[in-house]
Amino acid sequence: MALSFIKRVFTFGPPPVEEPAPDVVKPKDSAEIQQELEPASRQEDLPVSPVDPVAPAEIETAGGPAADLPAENVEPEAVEAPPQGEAEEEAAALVPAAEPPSEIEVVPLSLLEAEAAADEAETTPAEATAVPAEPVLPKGFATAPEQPETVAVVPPPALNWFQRLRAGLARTSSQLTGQITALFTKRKLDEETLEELEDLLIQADLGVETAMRITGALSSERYGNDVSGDDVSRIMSAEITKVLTPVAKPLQLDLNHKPHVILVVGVNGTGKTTTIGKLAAKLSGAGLKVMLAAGDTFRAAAIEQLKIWADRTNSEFIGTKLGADAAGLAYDAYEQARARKSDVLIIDTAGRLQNRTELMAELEKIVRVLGKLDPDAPHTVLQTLDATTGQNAMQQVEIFRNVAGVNGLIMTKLDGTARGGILVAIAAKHKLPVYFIGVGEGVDDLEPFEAQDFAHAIAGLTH
Ligand SMILES: Nc1nc2c(ncn2[C@@H]2O[C@H](COP(=O)(O)OP(=O)(O)OP(=O)(O)O)[C@@H](O)[C@H]2O)c(=O)[nH]1
Repeated sequence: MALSFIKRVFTFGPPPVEEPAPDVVKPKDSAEIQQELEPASRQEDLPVSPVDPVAPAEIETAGGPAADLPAENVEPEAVEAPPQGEAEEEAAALVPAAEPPSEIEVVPLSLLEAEAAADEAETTPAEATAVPAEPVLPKGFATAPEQPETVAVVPPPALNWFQRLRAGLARTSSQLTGQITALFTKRKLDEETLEELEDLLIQADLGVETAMRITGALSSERYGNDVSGDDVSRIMSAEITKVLTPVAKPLQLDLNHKPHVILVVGVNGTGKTTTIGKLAAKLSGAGLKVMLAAGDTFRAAAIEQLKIWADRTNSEFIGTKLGADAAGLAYDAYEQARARKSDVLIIDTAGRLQNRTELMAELEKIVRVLGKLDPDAPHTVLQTLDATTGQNAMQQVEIFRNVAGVNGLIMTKLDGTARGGILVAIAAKHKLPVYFIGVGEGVDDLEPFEAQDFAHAIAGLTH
């Protein structure tokens, strides 16, 4: 039974907002400020425990005369409730007003303390005055709380995957839609504008076949009439969707023949190892038993990188010594995966340029060796394509397909400055399934490929 495998990853809730440490005094709200400014006679029943995090900071941190005097000595002052508003505004409202207070006035606490100190100086001999009067701070200043307030840093909301796809394809779409708009301002659709549009579409790496589809559809719908840039974007998105829909397929896993072998190939740096980690996370997250094999025996870093991904995704790992034969590693990995009843074996390979014949020969050997163990293996040969490379990806597919029998694609780095148009040309020419797209370096940044989403993003249409 073939198991269609699509697992959409759900982003988790917004990042946790940093709570201020328990002993940090949180910003005051108007009720608390109101309490602080209540006439002294009611000060006694205020929570003044030094450990009470909600105790008004001013009482805990003033350390001025008002704090040291027994409540009855502090002249009660009728004060107006501070104006409503943010904590900052409340704090700002406590700054001493320049003009004499009206009948009811918000009197700055530091002024209260100063007045209390002045009263005390009159009634108490100088030598007994233990605490120096706190200076009255000028406008624009306020007494800093003992504990610096921690301001919760709320990171910007993470972009969802489609927003990252749109951002990644923004260069392609904005260039294309900008040129199209410029081309179609106040012009009727004629042969000349159709040819110019075709050139623009080919320059966007969409390929001749798709460019002609789009101009053909536009011509049959709007020839001889005014055409807007939006008309063209709409028709372009519809035609690109028609090209991509047949290749937007789920990765089929045939779990009757365990292990299902996925060989991952591609040019250096296209995201093979990272994508293997993302796939392993989805598969093991779905309860399947996964083994990762470090077929990139050229680079110690690559072996280590895959080991880390195996650990992170609860997958089993098999590697070999640096420089060992990659085909031999693949053979051992298959034997191990079968013995350990792994559901899926994913084999990483060294990055290689399609023009390196000796490296391409190594890839052929890996495929041959696996075929000796299971005539259908490798069941899936995935090629990673870096969306930032543009036209060269077409040549990569042609060569890797001939050498390793590529039967599925994953386009990575679509969150970067992608030139995603080439995927449309590859789909039109090779009709190879595109299983996933990479939209970031994180373990969850792998999304099932959706034809219309991709077409909308390229055409600059909202989701
Ligand atoms: N922004 C972004 N970066 C990615 C994506 N996929 C992979 N990368 C990054 O691309 C770089 C290369 O990724 P690897 O997984 O090492 O590529 P590789 O094909 O295994 O490279 P070699 O081992 O040199 O062949 C790393 O920094 C990855 O984090 C993606 O979808 N988006």
